[in-house]
Amino acid sequence: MIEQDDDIYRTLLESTKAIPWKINWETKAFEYIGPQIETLLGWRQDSWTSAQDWIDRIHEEDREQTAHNCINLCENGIDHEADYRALTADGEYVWVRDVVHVIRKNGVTTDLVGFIFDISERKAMEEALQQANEKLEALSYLDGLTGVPNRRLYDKTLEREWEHAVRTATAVSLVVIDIDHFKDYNDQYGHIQGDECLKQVAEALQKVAVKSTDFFARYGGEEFVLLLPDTGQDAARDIAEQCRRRVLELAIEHPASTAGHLLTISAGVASMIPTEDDPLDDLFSTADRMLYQAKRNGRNRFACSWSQGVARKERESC
Ligand SMILES: Nc1nc2c(ncn2[C@@H]2O[C@H](COP(=O)(O)OP(=O)(O)OP(=O)(O)O)[C@@H](O)[C@H]2O)c(=O)[nH]1
Repeated sequence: MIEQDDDIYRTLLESTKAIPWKINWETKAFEYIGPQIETLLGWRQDSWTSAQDWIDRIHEEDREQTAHNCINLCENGIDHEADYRALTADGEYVWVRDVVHVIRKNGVTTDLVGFIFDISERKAMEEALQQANEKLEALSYLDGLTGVPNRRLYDKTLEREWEHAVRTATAVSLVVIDIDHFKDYNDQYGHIQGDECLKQVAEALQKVAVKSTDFFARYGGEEFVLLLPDTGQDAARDIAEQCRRRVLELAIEHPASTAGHLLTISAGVASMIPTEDDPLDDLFSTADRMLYQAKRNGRNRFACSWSQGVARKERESC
Protein backbone atom coordinates (compact mmCIF):
# COMPACT_ATOMS: atom_id res chain seq x y z
CA MET A 1 0.00 0.00 0.00
CA ILE A 2 2.80 2.40 0.99
CA GLU A 3 4.78 1.45 -2.14
CA GLN A 4 1.67 2.14 -4.22
CA ASP A 5 1.34 5.56 -2.53
CA ASP A 6 5.00 6.31 -3.34
CA ASP A 7 4.32 5.56 -6.99
CA ILE A 8 1.33 7.85 -6.99
CA TYR A 9 3.31 10.68 -5.35
CA ARG A 10 6.19 10.22 -7.78
CA THR A 11 3.84 10.25 -10.78
CA LEU A 12 2.16 13.38 -9.45
CA LEU A 13 5.47 15.15 -8.78
CA GLU A 14 6.88 14.27 -12.15
CA SER A 15 3.82 15.34 -14.10
CA THR A 16 3.68 18.91 -12.75
CA LYS A 17 5.40 21.86 -14.38
CA ALA A 18 7.12 22.64 -11.08
CA ILE A 19 10.35 20.65 -10.90
CA PRO A 20 10.93 18.96 -7.53
CA TRP A 21 14.38 18.40 -6.07
CA LYS A 22 16.10 17.34 -2.88
CA ILE A 23 19.61 18.09 -1.62
CA ASN A 24 21.36 16.49 1.32
CA TRP A 25 22.71 19.50 3.20
CA GLU A 26 25.54 17.62 4.86
CA THR A 27 27.00 16.12 1.66
CA LYS A 28 25.57 18.84 -0.65
CA ALA A 29 24.56 16.03 -3.01
CA PHE A 30 21.42 16.04 -5.12
CA GLU A 31 19.35 13.11 -3.91
CA TYR A 32 16.64 13.78 -6.41
CA ILE A 33 15.62 16.10 -9.21
CA GLY A 34 12.52 15.69 -11.36
CA PRO A 35 12.99 14.53 -14.97
CA GLN A 36 11.18 17.70 -16.13
CA ILE A 37 14.49 19.53 -15.60
CA GLU A 38 15.70 18.06 -18.89
CA THR A 39 12.75 19.53 -20.77
CA LEU A 40 13.29 22.94 -19.18
CA LEU A 41 17.09 23.27 -19.25
CA GLY A 42 18.29 20.43 -21.45
CA TRP A 43 20.67 19.05 -18.82
CA ARG A 44 20.19 15.35 -18.19
CA GLN A 45 18.56 14.40 -14.92
CA ASP A 46 21.67 12.47 -13.80
CA SER A 47 23.96 15.46 -14.49
CA TRP A 48 22.69 17.12 -11.29
CA THR A 49 24.95 15.48 -8.75
CA SER A 50 25.92 18.21 -6.29
CA ALA A 51 24.89 21.71 -5.24
CA GLN A 52 27.96 22.91 -7.17
CA ASP A 53 26.22 21.81 -10.42
CA TRP A 54 23.34 24.05 -9.43
CA ILE A 55 25.67 26.98 -8.63
CA ASP A 56 27.62 26.52 -11.89
CA ARG A 57 24.39 26.68 -13.89
CA ILE A 58 23.31 30.06 -12.54
CA HIS A 59 23.94 33.11 -14.72
CA GLU A 60 27.22 34.74 -13.79
CA GLU A 61 25.53 38.00 -12.81
CA ASP A 62 23.03 36.28 -10.50
CA ARG A 63 25.34 33.56 -9.18
CA GLU A 64 27.13 35.07 -6.22
CA GLN A 65 24.12 36.75 -4.64
CA THR A 66 21.78 33.82 -5.22
CA ALA A 67 24.20 31.22 -3.84
CA HIS A 68 25.29 33.42 -0.95
CA ASN A 69 21.72 34.19 0.15
CA CYS A 70 20.60 30.61 -0.27
CA ILE A 71 23.46 29.15 1.78
CA ASN A 72 22.91 31.72 4.50
CA LEU A 73 19.16 31.13 4.74
CA CYS A 74 19.53 27.35 4.58
CA GLU A 75 22.05 27.36 7.41
CA ASN A 76 19.64 29.39 9.49
CA GLY A 77 16.69 27.15 8.66
CA ILE A 78 14.74 29.81 6.75
CA ASP A 79 12.49 28.81 3.84
CA HIS A 80 12.92 31.14 0.90
CA GLU A 81 12.59 31.80 -2.83
CA ALA A 82 15.15 32.92 -5.38
CA ASP A 83 14.66 34.18 -8.92
CA TYR A 84 17.65 33.77 -11.23
CA ARG A 85 18.65 32.94 -14.78
CA ALA A 86 19.50 29.26 -15.18
CA LEU A 87 21.90 28.11 -17.89
CA THR A 88 20.51 25.70 -20.46
CA ALA A 89 22.54 22.91 -22.08
CA ASP A 90 22.70 24.90 -25.34
CA GLY A 91 24.06 28.02 -23.66
CA GLU A 92 20.85 30.05 -23.33
CA TYR A 93 19.31 31.31 -20.10
CA VAL A 94 15.84 30.71 -18.63
CA TRP A 95 14.41 32.73 -15.76
CA VAL A 96 13.41 30.38 -12.95
CA ARG A 97 12.09 30.68 -9.43
CA ASP A 98 13.46 28.27 -6.86
CA VAL A 99 11.24 27.76 -3.82
CA VAL A 100 13.26 26.21 -1.02
CA HIS A 101 12.04 24.45 2.12
CA VAL A 102 14.65 23.74 4.78
CA ILE A 103 14.36 20.53 6.80
CA ARG A 104 16.01 20.59 10.21
CA LYS A 105 16.56 18.12 12.99
CA ASN A 106 17.37 19.34 16.50
CA GLY A 107 17.96 22.82 15.15
CA VAL A 108 20.42 21.65 12.48
CA THR A 109 19.72 21.77 8.75
CA THR A 110 19.75 18.27 7.27
CA ASP A 111 18.05 18.51 3.88
CA LEU A 112 16.61 20.95 1.42
CA VAL A 113 13.61 20.24 -0.73
CA GLY A 114 12.13 22.55 -3.27
CA PHE A 115 10.54 23.26 -6.60
CA ILE A 116 11.93 25.05 -9.63
CA PHE A 117 9.37 27.02 -11.65
CA ASP A 118 9.82 28.37 -15.16
CA ILE A 119 9.03 32.11 -14.85
CA SER A 120 10.46 33.18 -18.20
CA GLU A 121 7.08 34.24 -19.62
CA ARG A 122 6.33 36.38 -16.61
CA LYS A 123 9.80 37.90 -16.73
CA ALA A 124 9.39 38.70 -20.43
CA MET A 125 6.09 40.41 -19.64
CA GLU A 126 7.68 42.34 -16.77
CA GLU A 127 10.52 43.45 -19.04
CA ALA A 128 8.10 44.53 -21.78
CA LEU A 129 6.09 46.45 -19.18
CA GLN A 130 9.22 48.10 -17.83
CA GLN A 131 10.31 49.11 -21.33
CA ALA A 132 6.84 50.53 -22.02
CA ASN A 133 7.00 52.45 -18.74
CA GLU A 134 10.44 53.82 -19.60
CA LYS A 135 9.13 54.90 -23.00
CA LEU A 136 6.14 56.57 -21.37
CA GLU A 137 8.39 58.25 -18.83
CA ALA A 138 10.61 59.57 -21.65
CA LEU A 139 7.54 60.78 -23.56
CA SER A 140 6.22 62.54 -20.47
CA TYR A 141 9.29 64.80 -20.67
CA LEU A 142 8.68 65.82 -24.29
CA ASP A 143 6.38 68.44 -25.69
CA GLY A 144 3.70 66.76 -27.78
CA LEU A 145 3.61 69.40 -30.53
CA THR A 146 7.27 70.23 -31.12
CA GLY A 147 8.98 67.11 -29.78
CA VAL A 148 11.46 69.18 -27.75
CA PRO A 149 11.79 68.78 -23.96
CA ASN A 150 8.89 70.21 -22.00
CA ARG A 151 8.45 72.30 -18.87
CA ARG A 152 8.56 69.22 -16.65
CA LEU A 153 12.03 68.29 -17.84
CA TYR A 154 13.11 71.92 -17.67
CA ASP A 155 12.10 72.14 -13.99
CA LYS A 156 14.08 68.99 -13.22
CA THR A 157 17.12 70.11 -15.21
CA LEU A 158 17.09 73.59 -13.71
CA GLU A 159 17.11 72.17 -10.19
CA ARG A 160 20.10 69.97 -11.00
CA GLU A 161 22.08 72.71 -12.77
CA TRP A 162 21.27 75.30 -10.13
CA GLU A 163 22.66 73.03 -7.42
CA HIS A 164 25.74 72.43 -9.56
CA ALA A 165 26.26 76.18 -10.04
CA VAL A 166 25.87 76.87 -6.29
CA ARG A 167 28.22 74.03 -5.39
CA THR A 168 30.92 75.00 -7.90
CA ALA A 169 30.34 78.78 -7.74
CA THR A 170 30.03 78.92 -11.53
CA ALA A 171 27.80 81.11 -13.66
CA VAL A 172 24.50 79.86 -15.01
CA SER A 173 22.40 81.70 -17.58
CA LEU A 174 18.84 81.44 -18.76
CA VAL A 175 17.36 82.79 -21.98
CA VAL A 176 13.57 83.07 -22.00
CA ILE A 177 12.25 83.43 -25.55
CA ASP A 178 8.80 84.52 -26.65
CA ILE A 179 7.43 84.83 -30.19
CA ASP A 180 6.33 88.37 -30.95
CA HIS A 181 2.64 89.00 -31.65
CA PHE A 182 1.87 85.33 -31.96
CA LYS A 183 -1.80 85.93 -31.23
CA ASP A 184 -1.98 88.04 -34.38
CA TYR A 185 -0.19 85.30 -36.32
CA ASN A 186 -2.78 82.76 -35.21
CA ASP A 187 -5.58 85.18 -35.96
CA GLN A 188 -4.27 85.79 -39.47
CA TYR A 189 -3.21 82.26 -40.48
CA GLY A 190 -5.22 80.03 -38.18
CA HIS A 191 -4.21 77.77 -35.30
CA ILE A 192 -2.94 74.90 -37.48
CA GLN A 193 -0.44 77.08 -39.28
CA GLY A 194 0.36 78.58 -35.89
CA ASP A 195 1.29 75.07 -34.72
CA GLU A 196 3.51 74.58 -37.76
CA CYS A 197 5.20 77.87 -37.03
CA LEU A 198 5.86 76.80 -33.42
CA LYS A 199 7.45 73.60 -34.68
CA GLN A 200 9.75 75.51 -37.04
CA VAL A 201 10.76 77.97 -34.35
CA ALA A 202 11.43 75.16 -31.85
CA GLU A 203 13.60 73.34 -34.37
CA ALA A 204 15.61 76.45 -35.18
CA LEU A 205 16.11 77.41 -31.54
CA GLN A 206 17.08 73.92 -30.50
CA LYS A 207 20.01 74.09 -32.90
CA VAL A 208 21.42 77.02 -30.97
CA ALA A 209 21.98 74.75 -27.97
CA VAL A 210 25.27 73.22 -29.08
CA LYS A 211 27.12 72.49 -25.85
CA SER A 212 26.25 69.12 -24.32
CA THR A 213 25.10 70.86 -21.13
CA ASP A 214 22.92 73.45 -22.93
CA PHE A 215 19.27 72.61 -22.42
CA PHE A 216 16.40 73.79 -24.58
CA ALA A 217 12.70 73.34 -23.80
CA ARG A 218 9.24 74.61 -24.68
CA TYR A 219 8.16 76.34 -21.51
CA GLY A 220 4.55 76.61 -22.62
CA GLY A 221 2.48 78.32 -25.34
CA GLU A 222 4.80 80.38 -27.56
CA GLU A 223 7.49 80.62 -24.91
CA PHE A 224 10.78 78.69 -24.91
CA VAL A 225 13.73 78.50 -22.51
CA LEU A 226 17.40 77.90 -23.07
CA LEU A 227 19.27 76.97 -19.92
CA LEU A 228 23.04 77.50 -20.17
CA PRO A 229 25.11 75.97 -17.37
CA ASP A 230 28.70 77.16 -16.93
CA THR A 231 27.88 80.17 -19.10
CA GLY A 232 28.44 83.79 -18.16
CA GLN A 233 26.79 86.95 -19.44
CA ASP A 234 28.89 87.49 -22.60
CA ALA A 235 28.35 83.99 -23.99
CA ALA A 236 24.67 84.10 -22.99
CA ARG A 237 24.22 87.39 -24.82
CA ASP A 238 25.80 85.87 -27.96
CA ILE A 239 23.45 82.93 -27.72
CA ALA A 240 20.38 85.17 -27.30
CA GLU A 241 21.46 87.06 -30.40
CA GLN A 242 21.86 83.77 -32.29
CA CYS A 243 18.31 82.81 -31.27
CA ARG A 244 16.96 86.12 -32.52
CA ARG A 245 18.83 85.77 -35.81
CA ARG A 246 17.94 82.12 -36.41
CA VAL A 247 14.22 82.85 -36.11
CA LEU A 248 14.47 85.87 -38.34
CA GLU A 249 16.33 83.74 -40.91
CA LEU A 250 13.36 81.38 -41.06
CA ALA A 251 11.72 84.26 -42.93
CA ILE A 252 8.21 83.38 -41.78
CA GLU A 253 5.82 86.02 -43.09
CA HIS A 254 4.05 87.92 -40.32
CA PRO A 255 2.63 91.13 -41.80
CA ALA A 256 0.60 91.96 -38.69
CA SER A 257 3.72 92.21 -36.52
CA THR A 258 4.77 95.67 -35.37
CA ALA A 259 8.38 94.43 -35.33
CA GLY A 260 8.65 94.05 -39.12
CA HIS A 261 6.94 91.91 -41.78
CA LEU A 262 8.68 88.69 -40.62
CA LEU A 263 8.14 86.59 -37.51
CA THR A 264 10.47 87.60 -34.68
CA ILE A 265 11.18 86.73 -31.10
CA SER A 266 12.05 88.70 -28.01
CA ALA A 267 14.23 87.30 -25.25
CA GLY A 268 15.19 87.98 -21.68
CA VAL A 269 18.57 86.83 -20.41
CA ALA A 270 19.54 86.32 -16.78
CA SER A 271 23.06 85.34 -15.78
CA MET A 272 24.24 84.77 -12.25
CA ILE A 273 26.61 82.94 -9.97
CA PRO A 274 24.05 81.73 -7.46
CA THR A 275 24.71 81.17 -3.80
CA GLU A 276 22.80 79.06 -1.30
CA ASP A 277 20.89 82.18 -0.24
CA ASP A 278 19.46 82.81 -3.72
CA PRO A 279 16.03 81.35 -4.42
CA LEU A 280 15.85 79.07 -7.45
CA ASP A 281 13.02 81.14 -8.94
CA ASP A 282 15.35 84.13 -9.27
CA LEU A 283 16.83 83.00 -12.56
CA PHE A 284 13.49 82.64 -14.34
CA SER A 285 11.82 85.68 -12.79
CA THR A 286 14.80 87.87 -13.73
CA ALA A 287 14.94 86.53 -17.31
CA ASP A 288 11.15 86.97 -17.57
CA ARG A 289 11.41 90.56 -16.38
CA MET A 290 14.12 91.15 -19.00
CA LEU A 291 11.86 89.60 -21.64
CA TYR A 292 9.10 92.07 -20.88
CA GLN A 293 11.59 94.90 -21.00
CA ALA A 294 12.59 93.73 -24.50
CA LYS A 295 8.90 93.53 -25.49
CA ARG A 296 8.20 97.01 -24.11
CA ASN A 297 11.14 98.46 -25.97
CA GLY A 298 9.97 97.31 -29.40
CA ARG A 299 10.39 93.47 -29.65
CA ASN A 300 12.81 91.60 -31.95
CA ARG A 301 15.48 92.19 -29.31
CA PHE A 302 16.72 90.95 -26.00
CA ALA A 303 17.57 92.45 -22.62
CA CYS A 304 20.13 91.06 -20.19
CA SER A 305 20.67 91.01 -16.47
CA TRP A 306 23.85 89.97 -14.70
CA SER A 307 23.93 89.51 -10.97
CA GLN A 308 26.37 88.29 -8.41
CA GLY A 309 25.39 88.64 -4.79
CA VAL A 310 23.48 91.88 -4.30
CA ALA A 311 25.00 93.60 -7.32
CA ARG A 312 22.81 93.57 -10.42
CA LYS A 313 23.55 95.01 -13.83
CA GLU A 314 20.96 95.15 -16.52
CA ARG A 315 21.27 96.16 -20.09
CA GLU A 316 19.42 95.94 -23.32
CA SER A 317 20.52 94.95 -26.77
CA CYS A 318 18.74 94.76 -30.08
N1 LIG B 1 -1.15 77.74 -32.69
C1 LIG B 1 -0.84 77.73 -31.40
N2 LIG B 1 -0.95 78.86 -30.71
C2 LIG B 1 -0.61 78.87 -29.41
C3 LIG B 1 -0.15 77.70 -28.77
N3 LIG B 1 0.12 78.02 -27.49
C4 LIG B 1 -0.17 79.32 -27.33
N4 LIG B 1 -0.61 79.86 -28.49
C5 LIG B 1 -1.06 81.18 -28.77
O1 LIG B 1 -0.04 82.12 -28.52
C6 LIG B 1 -0.68 83.41 -28.38
C7 LIG B 1 0.05 84.20 -27.33
O2 LIG B 1 -0.49 85.46 -27.33
P1 LIG B 1 -0.11 86.58 -26.30
O3 LIG B 1 0.31 85.98 -24.98
O4 LIG B 1 -1.22 87.56 -26.28
O5 LIG B 1 1.18 87.21 -26.87
P2 LIG B 1 1.56 87.68 -28.33
O6 LIG B 1 0.39 87.83 -29.22
O7 LIG B 1 2.63 86.76 -28.82
O8 LIG B 1 2.15 89.10 -28.06
P3 LIG B 1 3.54 89.49 -27.42
O9 LIG B 1 4.04 88.31 -26.65
O10 LIG B 1 3.23 90.63 -26.54
O11 LIG B 1 4.43 89.85 -28.53
C8 LIG B 1 -2.14 83.13 -28.02
O12 LIG B 1 -2.96 83.53 -29.09
C9 LIG B 1 -2.20 81.62 -27.85
O13 LIG B 1 -3.41 81.05 -28.30
C10 LIG B 1 -0.08 76.50 -29.54
O14 LIG B 1 0.31 75.42 -29.06
N5 LIG B 1 -0.42 76.56 -30.84
